Amino acid sequence: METILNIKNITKKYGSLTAVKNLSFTIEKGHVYGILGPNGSGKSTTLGIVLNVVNKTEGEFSWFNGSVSTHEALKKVGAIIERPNFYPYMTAVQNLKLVCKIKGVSFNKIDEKLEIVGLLDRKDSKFSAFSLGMKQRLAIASALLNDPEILILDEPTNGLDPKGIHQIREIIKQIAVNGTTILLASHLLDEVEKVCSHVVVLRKGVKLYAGRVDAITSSHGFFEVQSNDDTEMIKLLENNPSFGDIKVQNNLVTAFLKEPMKSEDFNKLMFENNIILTHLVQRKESLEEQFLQLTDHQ
Ligand SMILES: Nc1ncnc2c1ncn2[C@@H]1O[C@H](COP(=O)(O)OP(=O)(O)OP(=O)(O)O)[C@@H](O)[C@H]1O
Repeated sequence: METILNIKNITKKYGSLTAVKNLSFTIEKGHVYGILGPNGSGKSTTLGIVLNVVNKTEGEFSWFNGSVSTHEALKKVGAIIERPNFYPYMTAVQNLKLVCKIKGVSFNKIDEKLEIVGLLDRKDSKFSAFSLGMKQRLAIASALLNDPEILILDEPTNGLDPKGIHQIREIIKQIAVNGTTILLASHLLDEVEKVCSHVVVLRKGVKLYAGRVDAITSSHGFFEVQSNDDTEMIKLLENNPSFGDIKVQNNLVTAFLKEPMKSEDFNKLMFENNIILTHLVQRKESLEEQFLQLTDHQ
């Protein structure tokens, strides 16, 4: 597996505020990564640090296994971390020609990239005539001009209408299918679930989870139970390797599963141990519930 970016124990302090705390994660080639967290959780700061526009306070990061300097590495990175900003009185193609000159890229890349973002037929329209979604798509075309190894996007669908959001997400997925690694920051769980294969969940600058998105969605769920002898039941559950956390709230016991189990097998297990259930509900948490639990209760 080829490593694109390695972040190790990064901390960023703004005065007394710690925006990012001891953050580590690795980005491997070919995946779509989401940094997910509520507003102010340190997503933009993290992106700013690896793009050399924000100075880290502590820690290390290296691009492409440290084989090149950060300055050289960033030539292989396409990034949109601000609202798209082009010359309003110039057309899409004129704006991209300017970017080509700055990046030292041939003009013949322009049509190819406009095609990817669905703006080829609008290449001669002025930027000022574009909707916000089209402006964002032009920004993506611009970031792709130098065929980057990785595309970095900060809240790529912010402020867009549902159609615009859908278009951007489809474009991101298509870019990923064609082999470009993606790192995007989002406060929208739904966005990360739809677009990303991997996620780093942040809260107040602290990493709560890093891993595959489907590893969270494939959680085995939990049982909500009551019985004629809850004390004995809890003891039994705590000593059974199929269960993780056991929580008791309002006389309701919640037993989280570490592996799949059917409710009838659960019932049988209890009965064989002389526990009679008075209430049994099996539930599977949605990713949203798990995300809220992660971000609210830690
Ligand atoms: N230049 C700055 N000076 C002081 N504090 C800052 C600065 N930039 C960010 N912060 C603070 O650092 C914390 C993390 O901000 P950051 O913008 O990285 O979060 P975020 O997850 O990207 O949120 P948002 O989506 O709202 O931008 C916040 O508390 C923010 O107020």
